[in-house]
Amino acid sequence: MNYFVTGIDTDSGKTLASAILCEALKADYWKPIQSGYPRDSETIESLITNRVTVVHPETYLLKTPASPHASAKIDEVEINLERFIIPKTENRIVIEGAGGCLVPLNDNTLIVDLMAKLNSEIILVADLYLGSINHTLLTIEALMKRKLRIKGIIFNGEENIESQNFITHYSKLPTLLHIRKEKTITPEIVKHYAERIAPLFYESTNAR
Ligand SMILES: Nc1ncnc2c1ncn2[C@@H]1O[C@H](COP(=O)(O)OP(=O)(O)OP(=O)(O)O)[C@@H](O)[C@H]1O
Ligand SMILES: C[C@H](N)[C@H](N)CCCCCC(=O)O
Ligand SMILES: [Mg+2]
Repeated sequence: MNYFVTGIDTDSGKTLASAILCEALKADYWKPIQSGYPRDSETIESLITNRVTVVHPETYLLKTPASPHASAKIDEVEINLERFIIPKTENRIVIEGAGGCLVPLNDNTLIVDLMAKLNSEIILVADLYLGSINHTLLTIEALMKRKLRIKGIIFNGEENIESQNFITHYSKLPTLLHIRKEKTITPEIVKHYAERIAPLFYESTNAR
């Protein structure tokens, strides 16, 4: 089973959560569309310490830090859903989206269409700012409307019990992890959270 990491917005902590998942599962990593630098793939390489994870090349590496559809226009390329082929590997892959799930890739295609094509289980990263209940529930509705399988939520940031409780109660989705606001993000921090989340995947690890 591959996992597609999406977020309730850009900068929600998808790359950090992906690093934790790669470390926990010793899974490969793939960022199909990167718009702007630094590349999330490089961040992942700097945060993981296991020797198994392979970081696969981006399908589209766009120069401008903007919505992929706009960034592609600047580079004079058109993003084509047909071109996204899951990298060949025996390992599981953690796939990271770009921005939130309704971010456009071209005039007619959204990130969520890529999720559907890649047939992976979705992991939703929800940071806990004021306004995030609404953004999280809207994201879950958009995923459910398309009948995508959601494994659960990774909360990120300062604890907000009322928000977390309402989101999990209303969506009936499990919490996979809560990443606290950290002073710095280091490989040790990633390892710490990887140890916490790994047991939730033991069953699927053994099934592999
Ligand atoms: N819990 C946290 N504690 C401290 N810093 C954090 C935390 N979560 C994320 N950050 C920082 O916030 C920034 C945005 O996080 P991240 O790059 O993971 O977001 P993203 O969802 O992957 O964004 P994008 O849409 O660009 O891929 C990064 O600099 C990251 O190190
Ligand atoms: C450049 C940024 N860090 C992300 N990779 C792309 C974010 C796209 C957001 C588009 C939007 O929702 O308005
Ligand atoms: Mg990222």
